[in-house]
This record gives sequence, structure tokens and C-alpha cells, in this order.
Amino acid sequence: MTSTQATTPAVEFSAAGKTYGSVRALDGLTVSLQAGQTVALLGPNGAGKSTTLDLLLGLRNPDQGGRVRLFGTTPRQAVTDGRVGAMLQSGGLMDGVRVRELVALACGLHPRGHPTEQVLADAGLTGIAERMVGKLSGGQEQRVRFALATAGDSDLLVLDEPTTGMDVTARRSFWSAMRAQAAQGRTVLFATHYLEEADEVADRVLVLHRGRLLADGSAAEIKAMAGVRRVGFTLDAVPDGVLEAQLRALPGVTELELSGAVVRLRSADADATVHAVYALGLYPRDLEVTALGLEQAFVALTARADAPHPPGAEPAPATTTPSSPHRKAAAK
Ligand SMILES: Nc1ncnc2c1ncn2[C@@H]1O[C@H](COP(=O)(O)OP(=O)(O)OP(=O)(O)O)[C@@H](O)[C@H]1O
Repeated sequence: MTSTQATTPAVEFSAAGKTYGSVRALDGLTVSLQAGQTVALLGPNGAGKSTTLDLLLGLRNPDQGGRVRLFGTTPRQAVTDGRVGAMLQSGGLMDGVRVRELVALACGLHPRGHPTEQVLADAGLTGIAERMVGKLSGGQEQRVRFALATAGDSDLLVLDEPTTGMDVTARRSFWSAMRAQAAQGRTVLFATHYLEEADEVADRVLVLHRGRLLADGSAAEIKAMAGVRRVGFTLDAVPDGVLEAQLRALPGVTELELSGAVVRLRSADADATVHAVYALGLYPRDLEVTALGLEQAFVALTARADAPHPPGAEPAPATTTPSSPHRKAAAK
């Protein structure tokens, strides 16, 4: 890795947009990623994730006025210099060769290629290195794609839904291999629909929605941004006259589930809700106030962005937390 990494962002999008006909797939994305970060790119179908990765890899150019830079240079130059390894959804693998031959080819072509046997081992492919690529299962093909992405000493790894088609065990070993890559100082950017992966693996989470950056922060910060918390408690006894409707009417409550004396609710203002529970004369036991999971926070954030806005009011821009560089240890 070069010394420029310390100062130059690994990835920099400046007002990068992309329009396909009448579809605005990416709407002025401005974001930069520091070297060494592991970043998850989340978003509903059609949010612009693949378009973002295409621009990043120089497979498409941004519309006029936008710019993408990798390590201070153009994506194409960075790719040519072997600084980027990519694992994309699209693009078939060569069928008529053996796994070892294909991986050896990638290692040989990379300007800073690793030894073939090491790459095979790191991707968990040693045992199937003599198999024909065309005979592999979907999960095994993904491992080959991973091997091709890590065939050389790249500084940035770009992964588009890398664990699609993998079973739970394969996913776990994939992320452990990926962590090993990140531990060597590589920047990793991955798009995923598995929010638990983002929660477990990423230092930083970017949420795209309709081509815009809706949120940017650690997983914990994204959960907090959703603003909604879960509140649970048990009542000693449900006093006469306390009806579900009264609990539902407590300040902040957005959802309520009442099962006997056990109350589970979601609140946009948990402090006010809990205060009002006491004010009703209730005595909650085993009171718990917890943040939403990343998946629920994601659903809440994107639903809020989809909600109709008053005439003239624009949806809020990206909620970006100030705590860059988004350190996982501090966030979780
Ligand atoms: N080549 C293309 N021509 C026309 N429209 C396109 C093209 N590629 C993408 N789009 C449109 O641009 C928008 C963003 O697509 P993109 O594939 O980037 O989203 P995504 O977040 O990766 O979605 P998914 O999660 O479904 O893979 C979508 O509305 C899509 O239909």
C-alpha cells in the first residue's frame, strides 16, 4: 500500500449523479471513505447501490458535473494500477477451466498478484481447486468470485451482494475471510440486503434511497437516527379501567402489543412514554427500553422518507453523524 493512503480518501464521490433515460438512479451523491474503513451500502431495491458501484469501478461515468475519485485518481486508473478488487453480481465465470487455473490466471494478471495457493486457501477453495468452474454450486461460485477479487494486493475491495446464494456456514466463513482482508488495512465497500451483515461487519453504514444518501453513520448511529425505541414492561395487575386505548394514546407510542399484563410498544419518545405510564398510576416491572435493530431502523428510515411531504417541503438530506471516522468500537 502506498503512503498517499494516509491523507487521500480511498473513495470520493462529489455530486455524482447518473440518469438512465427518465430514471434518476443516483442523485448527486457526495461522500468520501477513508482508507481502512469497512463500509456497508444499504438500500431498498432500485435505490442506486449497483449504479454507485458501477461508477466507483469506472464501468459507467457520472453525469456531467459529478466526479468520482479513488485514491485521488480516476476509477479506471486505479483499476488499471491493480488497486481495486471487485466481486460483482453480474458477469459469468469461465466455465471450461478448473478453479485453480482460473485463480492462477487472475493472480498472474494482477500487477501485484498473490501466490495462487494462498488465494485458494484464503477463499476456502483448496479442496475444490481441481473442479471445473462450470460444475460448481452457486455458493462455491461466489467463493471463486471472492478469490478473483482478492487475487492481488489491492487497496480497495468492492463487493456487490457478495453472500447471495451462500448458506449460513459459507456466509460466516466468507465474512471471516473478509475481516482478515480488512485487518490488513484494506478498504472494503459492500452492498447487501442482509442487514445483520452490515450490523456485524461494517464500521460505517450508508443508506441509499431513491438515489440519495439517506443516512450515514455507524450501525448504532443509524439505529439511533430512526428515533424509535422499543419499550417493554409487565404490569403487576391491569387496574380496572386501564384500557389498551389508553396505552395506545401515551405520548410517542407508534405501535402497541398487549398480552395479558405484558406490554410491548414502540415509541418515538421513550422518555415521555415511560413518564406517562407512571402518571397513569401504573407500576411497570421489568422495564426495558432498547434501540431498534438495524433492520427495523432501516425500515423506519426508508418509510419516513417515502411518507408524503407537505407541499414545498423536501425530504430531509442525509443524516450524517459528526463522529467520523465512525469507529466501530465506539459505536456498538
Ligand atoms: N442500465 C439501466 N438502464 C435503465 N435503468 C436502469 C439501468 N440500471 C439501473 N437502472 C434503474 O436505476 C435505478 C437504480 O438501479 P440500481 O440497480 O442501481 O439499484 P440497486 O439499489 O442496486 O437495486 P437492487 O437492490 O434491486 O439491486 C432503478 O430504478 C433501475 O431500474
